[in-house]
Amino acid sequence: MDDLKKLTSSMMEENEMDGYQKIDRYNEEKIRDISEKYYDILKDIGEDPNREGLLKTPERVAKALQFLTHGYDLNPSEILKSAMFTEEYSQMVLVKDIEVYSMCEHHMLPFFGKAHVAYIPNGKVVGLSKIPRVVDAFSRRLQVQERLTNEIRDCIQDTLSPLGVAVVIECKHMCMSMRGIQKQNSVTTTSAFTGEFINNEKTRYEFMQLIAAHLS
Ligand SMILES: Nc1nc2c(ncn2[C@@H]2O[C@H](COP(=O)(O)OP(=O)(O)OP(=O)(O)O)[C@@H](O)[C@H]2O)c(=O)[nH]1
Ligand SMILES: [Zn+2]
Repeated sequence: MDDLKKLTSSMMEENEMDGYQKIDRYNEEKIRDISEKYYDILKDIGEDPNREGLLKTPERVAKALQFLTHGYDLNPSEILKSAMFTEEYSQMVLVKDIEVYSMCEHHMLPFFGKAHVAYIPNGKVVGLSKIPRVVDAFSRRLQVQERLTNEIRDCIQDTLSPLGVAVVIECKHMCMSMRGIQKQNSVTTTSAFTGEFINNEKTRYEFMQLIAAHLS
């Protein structure tokens, strides 16, 4: 356990997540706490946590877990507000094929795939990069795909007040492929709409056509 503490403190000097902003939640105490638990988990699964290859594993896992859940420390609405501009563009804005990496809250195993997010401005547009940032802020938490889809929709609708929002997410769930039912190729699709995308069938159809099209 002493070895573990030494290794943890060297990592702590960074006090920063891989390429990510410094966040108070990632303090020395928490990384040490998570590391100590993983040290015990290694023993529980029949491993020797003191063998060379595993010496740094508890800290690596703690660090990885923190990265994979850093969305709790982000405020998605503030992310959108940081780049909202008045603009008279009134057609659909679609950002598609946004990579999603999340973890299911039931097994804490990854689910991953793509999100397609569209909105129809109502006098204001948002900086394009902020849409994938919102997707990340909600997906880097323990999630179910349905809630993730709704949260992205609600955040954009409530913050930007557009004429409509559409979100479609397609993901593979590792808890359904590497364990459990073990279906390797099943993909789950979820969708959430507001405003024009609910009331206007043509608009919804246009969105569906655009996400299906391979334009690039
Ligand atoms: N609705 C929904 N279910 C999910 C999601 N991710 C995982 N699940 C499901 O959560 C369910 C948990 O069911 P349980 O019966 O409590 O857990 P389990 O015994 O591990 O279930 P199996 O995976 O069928 O072996 C499973 O059916 C998973 O497929 C998600 O994003 N949305
Ligand atoms: Zn799961």
